[in-house]
Amino acid sequence: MEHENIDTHTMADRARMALGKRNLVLVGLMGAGKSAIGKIVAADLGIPFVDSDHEIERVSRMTIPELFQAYGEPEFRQLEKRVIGRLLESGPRVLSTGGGAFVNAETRDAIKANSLSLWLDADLDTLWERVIKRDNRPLLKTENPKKTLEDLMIARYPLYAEADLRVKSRDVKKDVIASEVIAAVAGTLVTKTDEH
Ligand SMILES: Nc1ncnc2c1ncn2[C@@H]1O[C@H](COP(=O)(O)OP(=O)(O)OP(=O)(O)O)[C@@H](O)[C@H]1O
Ligand SMILES: O=C(O)C1=C[C@@H](O)[C@@H](O)[C@H](O)C1
Ligand SMILES: [Mg+2]
Repeated sequence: MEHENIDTHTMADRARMALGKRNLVLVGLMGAGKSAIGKIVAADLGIPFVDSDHEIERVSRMTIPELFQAYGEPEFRQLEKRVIGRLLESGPRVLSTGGGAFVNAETRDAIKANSLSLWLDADLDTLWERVIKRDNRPLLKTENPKKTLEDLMIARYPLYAEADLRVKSRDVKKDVIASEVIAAVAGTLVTKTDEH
């Protein structure tokens, strides 16, 4: 791949070793880049990529806005919990979650039990610039969506902070963020010398 060099190969090897059979689970707010970055990270690591929002849409044969409209958020969270529970059964993979998944206590516990979780954190203006480009996020269909996004940020950040790792998602090339994610995962590798 064009963006790979010797360094990222070495880092990717270490990251794969650090993961073992575990999944790398990306969490964070809408627009943080979980789907976009997760896909690049999986390709760089040579492991499968899966996105829980896409998987929910595939199994239900409905879009996320349709699911929210027809069944409401609580039902959506139950479906999300079941889908993520199933996706966590095998690994290693990169799993990009929907923005609210890690906020649900049961889903969060399932992720914590057997995965490496990483919070893609971004500031409000970055998130806002990204989410206004598409009309596919039902929770932002309010009178003041930027304020809603800010409220979600305040409410959710303490929970996202429970993730094992954190990488700042900002306005630089996606490959740069993907490399930082891989470096963060590689950094968790415990070597024999470290154990002494
Ligand atoms: N580093 C970046 N630079 C520029 N654009 C980016 C970057 N990261 C993500 N984006 C873009 O921001 C938009 C939102 O990203 P993405 O869909 O991956 O977010 P998400 O975290 O998966 O959100 P959701 O929780 O709604 O699924 C996409 O158009 C994506 O291409
Ligand atoms: O932040 C959220 O709660 C959501 C984020 C999206 O990924 C979707 O899962 C859905 O729009 C809900
Ligand atoms: Mg996504």
